Amino acid sequence: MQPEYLPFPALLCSVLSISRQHYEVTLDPGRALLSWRKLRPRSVKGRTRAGSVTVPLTEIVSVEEAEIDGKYCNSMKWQHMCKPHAFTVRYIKRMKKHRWRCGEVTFWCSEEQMCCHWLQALNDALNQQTHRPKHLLVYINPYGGCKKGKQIYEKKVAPLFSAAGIAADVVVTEYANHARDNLYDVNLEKYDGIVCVGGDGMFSEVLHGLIGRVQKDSHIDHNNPSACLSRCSIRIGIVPAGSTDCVCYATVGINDPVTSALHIILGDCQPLDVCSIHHKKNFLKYSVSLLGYGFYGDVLKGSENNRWLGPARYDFSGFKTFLTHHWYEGTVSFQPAKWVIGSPRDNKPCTSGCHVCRQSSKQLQELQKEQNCRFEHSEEEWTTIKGKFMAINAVSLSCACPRSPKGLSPAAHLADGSADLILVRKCSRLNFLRHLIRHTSKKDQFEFPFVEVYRVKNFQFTPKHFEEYDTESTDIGNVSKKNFAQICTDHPSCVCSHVNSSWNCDGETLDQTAIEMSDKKVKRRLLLMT
Ligand SMILES: CCCCCCCCCCCCC/C=C/[C@@H](O)[C@H](CO)NC(=O)CCCCCCCCCCCCCCC
Ligand SMILES: Nc1ncnc2c1ncn2[C@@H]1O[C@H](COP(=O)(O)OP(=O)(O)OP(=O)(O)O)[C@@H](O)[C@H]1O
Ligand SMILES: [Ca+2]
Repeated sequence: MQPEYLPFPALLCSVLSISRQHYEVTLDPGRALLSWRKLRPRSVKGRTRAGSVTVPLTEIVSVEEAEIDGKYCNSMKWQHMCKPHAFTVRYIKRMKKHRWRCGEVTFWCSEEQMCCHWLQALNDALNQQTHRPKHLLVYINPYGGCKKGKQIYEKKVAPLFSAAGIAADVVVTEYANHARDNLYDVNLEKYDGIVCVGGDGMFSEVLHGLIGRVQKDSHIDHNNPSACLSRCSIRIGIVPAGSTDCVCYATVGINDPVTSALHIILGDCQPLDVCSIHHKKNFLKYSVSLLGYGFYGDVLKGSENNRWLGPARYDFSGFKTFLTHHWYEGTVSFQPAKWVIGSPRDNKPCTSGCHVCRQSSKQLQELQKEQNCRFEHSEEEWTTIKGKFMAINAVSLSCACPRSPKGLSPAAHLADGSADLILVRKCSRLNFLRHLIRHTSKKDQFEFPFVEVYRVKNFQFTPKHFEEYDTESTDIGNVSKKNFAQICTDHPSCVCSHVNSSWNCDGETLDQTAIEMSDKKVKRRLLLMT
């Protein structure tokens, strides 16, 4: 007999039961969908088809044979059956505000052969999701945020990873920069991705470890500001357990551990801009979220010794910093990012699969190909602005976070190769407060005469007190000026602008104030931005 032609893979449709109700369950590989809908008993005609669920195959977390506990079988009417057959499907349930939950449903089959057929078909569909991680390296920071990193991982994330068949090697960090140092020695080929359970600082540590390791492996000196960093292929996932968690919040749309864990399981991926910061040819740090001088620098500095307050340390320090109301003099110069399509005030936030990012990074690559990486320091127009500033913030992404759901620059793009430079000039306390409060509302925080914002590819900053003398030369005059500056900050009664603030780089304080930032490269990460 001729084998019957079946469009491979065949569409599968059976009547299975979920908690004693009959459902028509359909697996449609062509449209990559699994759906099930309740079968009304004949008597009830024309009722709306309530209770029908459709799940894309890409959002199925796991499929496995349901273990049947003895008592359940005895209670069921399966007694006359030899052994009941059921399989459990876990899938993504989308809740409000980008929150995801893991839904679970168990289908009961009338005979074993059908159960095996379904398991086979669904597992085949899962095995086609090749971009899903199978082996992860997990760094847990027990110290950040509310110091709940370990519980968050063990209670909320590990069960999901094991359900999805992901093997995880877990490292609980014992000291600061443990994760970064560990990444220089670990064998990266073993892993499909690295997960950091912590806040932005933890992500920054893993980022530095990874980029540093990859540059070392490809013999690139990251001290050279115009060096083209080689691309990292491995992805980083974040399980939010910090105080601000702005990288996670700005990419996923919420800082919820289960949502992030589910994104990691599905292997979602989102490229990300990384900026490098140098001081006179010496590499200082990479930044992915906020590089802030003035207000945010002082907020961070004031918060470091109140870590025992947890996330509230920032509000406490923010309040004090706001009252002291310092402003800082200096010179900012930058090169606008010509290739980008959007602008910081176009009210087009970056969304998943953002075409602005794709288009801009394509144009950036063309530009780089033309001038093979020399373009970063071509002498074309630099804009220079001297002045007195409350805050100088360079953000590579929106910096959306629970404190400010839109972020510092709501339309900043995650992977467009540019950063948004926000200059807040000296203003009154009331005006500065109004500007701050706009961060928590839907209103435009740039709508002030003392606020300017530019989309740049790099920028430099030199504080005023550095301009008059070169820190290198040591003749006596400078020493006295430096001491004068020191005296100046010691006497709060003095009226001049306070000497210098410090740079807040992704939540870590930089020890240099004269810096040069350039938007370096696009990196890959595990998380999809929804
Ligand atoms: C009155 C309400 C004013 C609300 C103002 C809300 C502005 C919030 C802006 C959030 C910006 C977050 C940028 C994220 C940077 C991260 O890479 C970094 C590492 O995690 N986090 C911080 O540096 C931590 C930075 C945290 C900054 C918190 C600032 C809190 C300001 C509070 C000012 C209160 C003034 C009240 C006066 C009556
Ligand atoms: N075991 C540890 N002991 C002490 N410090 C650690 C340890 N592990 C990591 N750290 C350091 O703690 C710092 C803060 O961690 P993290 O950023 O995760 O929390 P957070 O600062 O509260 O969150 P956020 O950065 O989102 O505000 C990081 O810079 C990291 O280098
Ligand atoms: Ca950017």
